Amino acid sequence: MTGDTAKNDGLVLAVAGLTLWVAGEKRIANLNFSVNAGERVCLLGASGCGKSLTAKSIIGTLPAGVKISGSIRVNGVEVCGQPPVMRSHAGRVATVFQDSSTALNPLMTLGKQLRLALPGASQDHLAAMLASVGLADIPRFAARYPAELSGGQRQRLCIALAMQSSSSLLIADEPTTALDVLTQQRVLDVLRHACDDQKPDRALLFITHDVAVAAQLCQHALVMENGQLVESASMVQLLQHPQHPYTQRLVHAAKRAALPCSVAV
Ligand SMILES: Nc1ncnc2c1ncn2[C@@H]1O[C@H](COP(=O)(O)OP(=O)(O)OP(=O)(O)O)[C@@H](O)[C@H]1O
Repeated sequence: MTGDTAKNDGLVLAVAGLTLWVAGEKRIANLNFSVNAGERVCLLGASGCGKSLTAKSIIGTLPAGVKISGSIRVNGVEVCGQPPVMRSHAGRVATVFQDSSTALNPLMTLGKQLRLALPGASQDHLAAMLASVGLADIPRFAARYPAELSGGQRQRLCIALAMQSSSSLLIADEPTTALDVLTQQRVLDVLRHACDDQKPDRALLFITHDVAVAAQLCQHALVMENGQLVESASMVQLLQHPQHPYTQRLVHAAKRAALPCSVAV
């Protein structure tokens, strides 16, 4: 099998039998799931259930000492246990993380960082790229440092940069968690636009503990509990007929939290 030309039948991501041990303890047990081209899928679960370890396995950024087994195919290319630099182009993944401040160099102006990230890009290209995430007025932004942007503006800039990757898989790990609800909404709109309009065959794996946020963006849901996949369903099915007891609790709690009819006094 020659990597880039491997047959993938429209599957952008196929995870099979993924198992991880951290410091000798099994943290992820036999995960199996796949994501099709153009699909937006969320990976849901409580804190500590193994969402980020799963994401890092796919991206190739697991910490040293983690033992991994199973198969991870990105665009048909086997990448299990491989850091990004060892992967062929097709096996690489575009990423957006929760903490946008650490994704950017705090000591360099944004203009300089954009020129470094996209050498040779014209002013028009940069302007269009920033406009696509609602950041107009390039001269004003270019002169600023990351700390001089709001969290939402920084996150939208990170998404714009991730969108410059030609990768057909985008993993967004809790990208809206630190944001207020209106800014969350804007970031979700930008992610939807990045997948549906900018590159319709791009697949999204959206990692979150928040069912309500996931329901606004994703068509399919994977639910994890204690390192295991306990449910895989369309988002509609999950919200209307959750099957696993953990999913039922999760959906019930999200429904109760959404604008209660009575207010606690
Ligand atoms: N580098 C590490 N060393 C030791 N244990 C780790 C390490 N990384 C993760 N773990 C453990 O593995 C389990 C899964 O962690 P993971 O970060 O994947 O959870 P998560 O579902 O992403 O949680 P959160 O939503 O809080 O980010 C947790 O029990 C965590 O403590």
